[in-house]
Amino acid sequence: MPKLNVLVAGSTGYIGVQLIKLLVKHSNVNIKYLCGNTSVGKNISSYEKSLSSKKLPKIIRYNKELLKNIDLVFTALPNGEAQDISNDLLKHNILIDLAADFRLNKASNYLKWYKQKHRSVKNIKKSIYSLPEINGDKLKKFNIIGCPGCYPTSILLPLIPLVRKNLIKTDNVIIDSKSGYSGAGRGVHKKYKNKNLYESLSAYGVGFHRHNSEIQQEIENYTKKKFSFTFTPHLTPMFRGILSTIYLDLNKGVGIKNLENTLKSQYSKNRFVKILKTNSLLSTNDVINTNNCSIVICKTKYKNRVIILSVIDNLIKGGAGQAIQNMNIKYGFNETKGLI
Ligand SMILES: NC(=O)C1=CN([C@@H]2O[C@H](COP(=O)(O)OP(=O)(O)OC[C@H]3O[C@@H](n4cnc5c(N)ncnc54)[C@H](OP(=O)(O)O)[C@@H]3O)[C@@H](O)[C@H]2O)C=CC1
Ligand SMILES: CC(=O)N[C@@H](CCC(=O)OP(=O)(O)O)C(=O)O
Repeated sequence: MPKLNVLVAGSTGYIGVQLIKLLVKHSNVNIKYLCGNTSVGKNISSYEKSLSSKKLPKIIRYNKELLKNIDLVFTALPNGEAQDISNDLLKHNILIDLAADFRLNKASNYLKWYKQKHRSVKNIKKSIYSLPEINGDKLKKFNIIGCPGCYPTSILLPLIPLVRKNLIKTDNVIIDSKSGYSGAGRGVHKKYKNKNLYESLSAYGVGFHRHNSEIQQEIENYTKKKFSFTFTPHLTPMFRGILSTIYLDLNKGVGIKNLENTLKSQYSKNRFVKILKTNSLLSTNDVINTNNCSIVICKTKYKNRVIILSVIDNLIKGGAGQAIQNMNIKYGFNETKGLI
């Protein structure tokens, strides 16, 4: 089978580099072009030493002529940029976006939460938000694939099966998430230079983080009723990983076993989502450098209240790995290819 010719836009970012590190091991992929902005003319090995033994192209600036020679574009760019690229796509091109350009299905929501007018409204309808374990079976028909945000990945994987079965109360869910600082991209040191990044824990985006919009959209897609929740992200003094802690009240007559059985049966055929024994202890360290999401349901002193813990690596399951998982599904490769 001929290899897919791939262009990676945003190749020097934390996500771009992680993507390349995974793609070089994927036997169906030929990395044809690496694109960047301030890095044009450099070698990717100056951003990631471990890639110096690989034969990779020099970093160039994206232009639409490149699309003639490639099958697939990965965009790991600041929000907004993939919209312009989507307007250049040729019939044979597939776009997998790791930013938020094709996550929200209403342009008005994009404007509200991202404070920019969407520049490719016509392509929103032609795109799919793909969380592979939940709706990956639908993505084959689409040429533009929006990958979920890192926090929403850790939150939606445990919650969607439970709301779909009407097992939990959806009027006051509390979600508290902690992320490694790589979540903020290479500019993190400049952005937080007064925050003592390595020695402190900071809450941010309190009440209004932009991932609220994505979580709301996707949960309501499955409940068909209002989902009220409070989401607070935190920046932690570690490089990578996300731990989300979700506080839930159970619907009448529902026990912790119902929740556990529902999650186990939902993910029984999925290699990457692991439902651990009730009350197990969980750490981001358990999933770092993997495409896994590990989930635990914990009892509390109240019979009808549980706490769910969910961990992922933001750069892999929350980013590059999930994008490759979507590529594997789209092209009919084994879903785990290049990821285990
Ligand atoms: N970090 C994470 O955990 C996750 C990030 N994402 C999303 O992925 C995207 C990339 O994130 P991340 O890797 O962290 O970001 P970084 O800031 O680390 O990297 C940004 C990349 O975009 C390139 N770039 C910046 N501006 C432009 C421009 N105007 N035109 C072309 N290229 C440009 C940079 O190139 P150069 O170096 O050449 O200037 C660099 O390669 C973001 O949308 C982010 O929201 C998604 C999931 C998780
Ligand atoms: C720690 C940190 O700053 N995290 C980022 C979220 C990760 C990210 O950049 O974005 P997406 O998952 O939306 O693509 C933030 O809160 O803006």
